Amino acid sequence: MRDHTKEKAMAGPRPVVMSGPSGAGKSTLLKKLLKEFDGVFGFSVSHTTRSPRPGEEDGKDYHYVTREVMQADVAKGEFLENAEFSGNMYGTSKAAVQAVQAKNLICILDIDMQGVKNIKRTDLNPIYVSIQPPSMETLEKRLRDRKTESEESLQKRLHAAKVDMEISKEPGLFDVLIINDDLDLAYGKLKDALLEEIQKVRDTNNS
Ligand SMILES: Nc1nc2c(ncn2[C@@H]2O[C@H](COP(=O)(O)OP(=O)(O)O)[C@@H](O)[C@H]2O)c(=O)[nH]1
Ligand SMILES: Nc1ncnc2c1ncn2[C@@H]1O[C@H](COP(=O)(O)OP(=O)(O)O)[C@@H](O)[C@H]1O
Repeated sequence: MRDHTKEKAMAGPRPVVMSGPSGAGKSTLLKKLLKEFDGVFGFSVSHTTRSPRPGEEDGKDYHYVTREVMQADVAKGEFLENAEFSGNMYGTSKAAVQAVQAKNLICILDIDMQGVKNIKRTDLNPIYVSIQPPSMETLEKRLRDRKTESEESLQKRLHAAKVDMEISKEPGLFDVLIINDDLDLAYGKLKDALLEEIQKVRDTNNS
């Protein structure tokens, strides 16, 4: 029998899933990575029903859609995975991942814990990275200082964070666990974890 998992994995670089509680620093870390390694990584732009925050761009940070549109597209089978988080729908479309992989880039997915569990059932075969805050107190402070959430949204995120931090301890769920205390140290650890894949892309794209 042919080994399709291997075939897929050999088709291009392995994607990277970044997960962890809201406020742990996923966006901050992945934006640094995309900036430093331009032409190596590409971001999988998710769909969401939440409103854009100031500074966020449609088609860059997310595709902002209504629940009706998103539900219809999910029903049509256009999504690799989707989840409900803090009262909104989020999902990775197949097209979002294909757009990055078509350029032979390492596709980065920023997804929640439900997304991680659902991606495990696909043949994407990514490297799973968990970004965790040093403590609940630090997480709450960072989320408050970010000033993007209402009190209600903040409380929902803190509740989801507690659940996320518990589930993250499950052995084998993640390949890499990074505690984002000092940003530069955390970023260094992330780069170390991805160095082999980065080198592969550079070798392939330069040859
Ligand atoms: N399952 C899934 N989760 C997603 C997706 N896009 C974003 N998320 C997650 O949804 C959560 C909320 O994201 P967001 O509203 O941007 O808030 P933030 O994490 O506080 O910056 C985070 O845990 C994201 O990782 C997606 O396509 N699928
Ligand atoms: N190591 C760090 N030290 C201090 N503040 C941080 C650190 N990492 C991220 N932050 C800040 O914490 C907030 C949450 O980070 P963000 O990247 O938005 O998290 P996430 O994408 O996981 O929700 C942001 O305001 C960000 O600037």
